[in-house]
Amino acid sequence: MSPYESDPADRIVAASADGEDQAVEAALRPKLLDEFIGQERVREQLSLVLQAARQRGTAPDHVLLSGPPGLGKTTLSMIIAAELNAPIRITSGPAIQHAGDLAAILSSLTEGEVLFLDEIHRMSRPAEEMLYMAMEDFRVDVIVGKGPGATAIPLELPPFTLVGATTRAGLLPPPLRDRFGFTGHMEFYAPAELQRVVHRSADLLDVEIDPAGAAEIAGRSRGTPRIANRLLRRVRDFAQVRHDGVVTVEIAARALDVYEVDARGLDRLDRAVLEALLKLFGGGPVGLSTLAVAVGEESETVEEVAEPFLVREGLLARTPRGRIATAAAWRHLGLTPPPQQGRGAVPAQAELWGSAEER
Ligand SMILES: Nc1ncnc2c1ncn2[C@@H]1O[C@H](COP(=O)(O)OP(=O)(O)OP(=O)(O)O)[C@@H](O)[C@H]1O
Repeated sequence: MSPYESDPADRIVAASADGEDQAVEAALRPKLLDEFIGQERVREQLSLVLQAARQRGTAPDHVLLSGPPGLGKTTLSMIIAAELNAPIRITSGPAIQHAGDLAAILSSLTEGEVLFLDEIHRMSRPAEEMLYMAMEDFRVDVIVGKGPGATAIPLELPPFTLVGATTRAGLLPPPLRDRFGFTGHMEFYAPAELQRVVHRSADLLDVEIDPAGAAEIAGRSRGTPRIANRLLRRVRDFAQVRHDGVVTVEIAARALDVYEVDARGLDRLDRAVLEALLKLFGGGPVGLSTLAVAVGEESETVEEVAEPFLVREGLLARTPRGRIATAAAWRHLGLTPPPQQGRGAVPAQAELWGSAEER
């Protein structure tokens, strides 16, 4: 049976936000740059951009934030506005399907306002072209009428700062990318940084937690603050219902075992994929569609939901001949690799076996 009868986005380790996340995230967001944990390079670069703009008394250059979901792009955009003491307007690429939608937003901006455009790569082409001119000249042409009688009415805009966020920087057309004065690339967080995120959120949620408990949650959070905050909330439930509410390392580990998030942050789907690859196909190589059938999932779910993290963790590799498991994958599931495969019967795999190190 499929380990995921429901939407994979509902996984406890999903990096995108679910309804509950959205409700509590506002309370957990750092408000100023100094409170923002990790991302040292982006933080320092951004701090210079903002400080210089403040000194000059002008709106800073447009900012592009790129990186996987849940790493703090929305949070940073709000921090930019707070640091500039400016209001912020929040919208997203998919919400702007027509140039008119964008014109309406742009024409109502006030001087110095921050416009946060999430998923900017998903904006429609006509809106994108309107944005070019707005970003560069603070001007848009509003088209009135249709066909040969249509006229363009130029509209001056107040200086504003666009903060664009994207999980797919490579999909942005170069003319759009070039109009950003600063691009911040967000990286996955180190376990020690996530541990600080967990401590900070525990304080705000009034949860008593010890350092080892926070480290346990951090280690299972896949480098992502949103997941760390979500796991903390589930651990808090467990600590409260089954114990005295205090989160220790044992409580955190037991709670996350209940939610089937293992010591390395793999969930049921990730493990089902690895187990099939190891136990049914001897570690591969095996084609994606065969692997997907074996776990009772769509190929897309395996490829887009489970594989990116398994590849990032060095547990699985995609090769032209199919998916193969690394030595770390066998170790992670507590299995012994079949000797004939580890000794060079499959050259690509043999190389990987030599290089893959468990963290
Ligand atoms: N550096 C950080 N320090 C503390 N908390 C953080 C940090 N980064 C993110 N968070 C927390 O993680 C959660 C998710 O962050 P945010 O919504 O900003 O991510 P995102 O990158 O915009 O995600 P998406 O792309 O899905 O919109 C928020 O609750 C936020 O408070």
